[in-house]
Amino acid sequence: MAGEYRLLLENAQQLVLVCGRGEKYLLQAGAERLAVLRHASVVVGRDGYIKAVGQADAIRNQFSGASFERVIDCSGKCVLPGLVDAHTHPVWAGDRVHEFAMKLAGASYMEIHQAGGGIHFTVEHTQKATEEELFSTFKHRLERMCRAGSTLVECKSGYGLNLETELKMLRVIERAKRSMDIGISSTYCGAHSVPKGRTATEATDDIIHNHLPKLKELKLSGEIHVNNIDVFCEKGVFDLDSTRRILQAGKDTGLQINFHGDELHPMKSAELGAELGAQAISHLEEVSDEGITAMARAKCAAVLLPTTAYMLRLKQPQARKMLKEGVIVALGSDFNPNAYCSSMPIVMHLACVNMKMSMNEALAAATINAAYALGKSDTHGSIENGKQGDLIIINSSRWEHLIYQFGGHEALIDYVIVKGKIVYKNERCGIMSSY
Ligand SMILES: N=CN[C@@H](CCC(=O)O)C(=O)O
Ligand SMILES: [Zn+2]
Repeated sequence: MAGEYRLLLENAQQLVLVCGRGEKYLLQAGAERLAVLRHASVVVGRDGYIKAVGQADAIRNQFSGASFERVIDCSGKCVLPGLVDAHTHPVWAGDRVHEFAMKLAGASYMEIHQAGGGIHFTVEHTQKATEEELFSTFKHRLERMCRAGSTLVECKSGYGLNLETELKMLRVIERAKRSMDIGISSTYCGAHSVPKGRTATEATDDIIHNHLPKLKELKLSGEIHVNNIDVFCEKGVFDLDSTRRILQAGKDTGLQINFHGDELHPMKSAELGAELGAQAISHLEEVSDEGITAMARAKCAAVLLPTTAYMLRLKQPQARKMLKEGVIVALGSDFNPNAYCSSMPIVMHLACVNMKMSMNEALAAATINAAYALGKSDTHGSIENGKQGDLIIINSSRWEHLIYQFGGHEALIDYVIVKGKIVYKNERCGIMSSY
């Protein structure tokens, strides 16, 4: 085949497609049969989309007359889809290392929150920060995620709470969406906490009558385009009724529902999300049996966050039960000032060890299912013809090393590629990272 292409990754020892038949998500049985080709190649076109996937010999013949901007010999290495991080809070000022010490000494997450720390502490600092300061730290965090293999990341607002600061955060996210290679799905999370001096009902009314109409206006003018709406549905934060009102209003404005539920107390968030047609619900440490059944039936993804349960010493989400009952299980890093982890390989490792997921299930959860949780599995989350050319190359002949080598991703990941373009190259491979 003649023609000009952007990239050829040639002769990978393992080319981990994840799935190869246009699946939108993988349930337990599908994840266990993860699609992997041996001695295989992948071609990305100049538009950034995958043009061919197959055995190295067949691709070599098929593209014998073609030219490529870049060819990478992947002999002895593995190629995987770029990882998808389905839950992060990456825009903020003011870290909370002092609170980590308090938690280690026995204070609970909610004790710190109710004493005015936690999210409130970060809100105070984020309100004072300039847009430029927020963008600069956010950019570095995204680069760090990218170096750990993430090519599509969900990014929330939620440390503003007032309209002015929520919009400041969303503008910062929008700027990264437009100027950086990494993919971003943005989430309005103005209901992350009840602002000091207000009741939850007052905050709910403000969101519905002021924040959401403003987001709609900014979308129409092309200034900010938000994808998802989130609420922290939790005892002492937003109760089920306020959560329902906010999520329904968000859905009516065209946003996908993707919210925090059943984390510290059983709230019946899963049941509510299934009823409202939520695309995903995160946390779910305290989900009920009925909630699990309802999520499976509604095809509402469970975004499990192993770093949070680990950090806060919570009970682990019941990943095994969810998988058995037919829930679409996805993973997220939950990167935030409470759980400072930006590495999906570490998240997969924790999911395997603490939540008893298999490595195949963890990879499906961090690729195709995480993409589904963001409504993007048509274009992301697997290596298939027509999908975006988001790929990682690891310096190992078996892909499982990415999970097995706990915290070893910096040494393992050779390249991170978005739309066929190299966005990170390990110094070990010859030149400095392009970031
Ligand atoms: N639980 C609510 N939100 C975040 C934590 C945010 C924070 O503590 O700053 C979470 O998902 O873990
Ligand atoms: Zn969160």
